[in-house]
Amino acid sequence: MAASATAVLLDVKKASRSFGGLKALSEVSLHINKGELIGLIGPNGAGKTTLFNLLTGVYPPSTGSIILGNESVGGMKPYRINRKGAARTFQNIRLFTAMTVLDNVKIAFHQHAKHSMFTSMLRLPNHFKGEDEITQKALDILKIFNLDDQSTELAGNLSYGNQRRLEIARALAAGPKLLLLDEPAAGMNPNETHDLMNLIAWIRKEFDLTILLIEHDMSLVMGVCDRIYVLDRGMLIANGTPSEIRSNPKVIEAYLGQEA
Ligand SMILES: Nc1ncnc2c1ncn2[C@@H]1O[C@H](COP(=O)(O)OP(=O)(O)OP(=O)(O)O)[C@@H](O)[C@H]1O
Repeated sequence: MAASATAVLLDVKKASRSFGGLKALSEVSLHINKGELIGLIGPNGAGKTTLFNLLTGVYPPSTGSIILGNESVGGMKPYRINRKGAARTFQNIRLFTAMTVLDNVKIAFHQHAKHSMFTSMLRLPNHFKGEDEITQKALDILKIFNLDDQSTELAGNLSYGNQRRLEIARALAAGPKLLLLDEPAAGMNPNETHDLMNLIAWIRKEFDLTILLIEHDMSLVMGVCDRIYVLDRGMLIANGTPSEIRSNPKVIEAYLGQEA
């Protein structure tokens, strides 16, 4: 097997995060290999979003390390981690609702564009060339998400399901190596959810992505993920293939505990 097939993209070592007296994450260690699609599940309050927040720089870890590629990114500012190749979507959609669908995606491209502030301010030819290129790239991404015919619509006017898709399109525009999706199917109906999962599996291949996915819908996670990590009360209680996780007594107990 080629070395790159098993190269580790994300390596989290004993990451902890406390909020006052509450230990939201306790010494969590996990790794994701390049190209994997990994699920992150756990009952409410387990620490899933907190882990995403550490991975994307919203909070620094209280202790422990986070290595992305070959670099330690724990505690870096979000925009720097984004530039290092990690992009995310949020549980609560965070689009610029008063801007067009196209501009929402173009903004993400601009953050990574090569043309300088100088050429933009002076409206030099390179600015327009860069702008045309970015518009075209943004439209190409919108097409993948079947949103190109709504490119001039305000983002806030899209249906809920389409707003979720636009969030993923925007994250992709940042050209990430690692895509972090926080409940991308929340609020979608079963058909939309099914379509979205197929799309996620497709973009993973098409864009050579590594994906970490938080999702509450078990059948959905089991259907698309290579491996799954399970958090409960801030601790990692299991890691394995979907079938291993499905029959893991600790996982069953954690979820039954939630329903009791
Ligand atoms: N900024 C914060 N300040 C204080 N407590 C926080 C903060 N962020 C998270 N927590 C707490 O940390 C714990 C883990 O929360 P987190 O949102 O990470 O869980 P989750 O697994 O994503 O839950 P859910 O599935 O309900 O979204 C919870 O007890 C939460 O109240």
